[in-house]
Amino acid sequence: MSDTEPAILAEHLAKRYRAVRAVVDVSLRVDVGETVGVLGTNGAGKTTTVEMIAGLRVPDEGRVRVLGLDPRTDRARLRQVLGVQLQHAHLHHALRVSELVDLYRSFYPDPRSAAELLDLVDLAGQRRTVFDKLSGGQQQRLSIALALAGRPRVAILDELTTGLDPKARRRMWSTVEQLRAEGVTVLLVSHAMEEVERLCDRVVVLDGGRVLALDTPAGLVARSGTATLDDAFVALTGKDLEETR
Ligand SMILES: Nc1ncnc2c1ncn2[C@@H]1O[C@H](COP(=O)(O)OP(=O)(O)OP(=O)(O)O)[C@@H](O)[C@H]1O
Repeated sequence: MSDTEPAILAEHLAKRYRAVRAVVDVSLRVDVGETVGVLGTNGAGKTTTVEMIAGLRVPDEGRVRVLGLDPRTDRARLRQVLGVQLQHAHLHHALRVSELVDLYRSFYPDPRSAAELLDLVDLAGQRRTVFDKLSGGQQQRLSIALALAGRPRVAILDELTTGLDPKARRRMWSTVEQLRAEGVTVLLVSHAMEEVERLCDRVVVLDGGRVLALDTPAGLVARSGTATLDDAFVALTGKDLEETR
């Protein structure tokens, strides 16, 4: 690992699920400290791409490095520097919130305190609640806290705020802003243009498993000749925003 290395380097990734070509050719370089949004309609290949970057899926083709580490061969070291929040959390449903937080904290040498983690996602009042009894939004918030337990240098957040109420959404935005202030690199899969515009230095737009554009939010708007990022997205993909949800 060296500091001159990009935080994330993905080169010509491809992944197929039987007949479905989920990711056809995705290359992406994210510098240390950047927050990069991943946008695309449903089925564009966003989750598959970030799962390959996180080492959770093996690409059929291409290469991934996270802080210079190969997710396939440097798994143990990668786990220490990468935090991943996925769309569907697979957590131990019978454990209490405090037990899950302690379990995740135990994986790392210098974890955030349990109080800090619960405070980050506003779940201090639910510490004694069993995971199964949390609302969907609370479960999602917990999975975000767990992704951040080990003070990752790179955080992958897949649909951070989908399904959250406006207050929780704003809270998560300030969490990402805090990560950014700490120099953490963030890859953020999102369907919310307002979120992307507010949080992201650059945005990669995926469609049909390929990169359609990679630019700053303002750059995407300028190149599309549109007034807003919403309109730029529609102009780039030819698809309605409703198709992203
Ligand atoms: N485990 C799987 N088995 C088979 N096909 C899959 C699997 N996971 C994803 N796919 C298919 O691969 C394509 C890309 O899916 P992916 O989840 O990566 O897209 P996405 O952009 O994250 O979509 P969404 O916005 O709906 O979450 C879709 O056609 C999807 O149906």
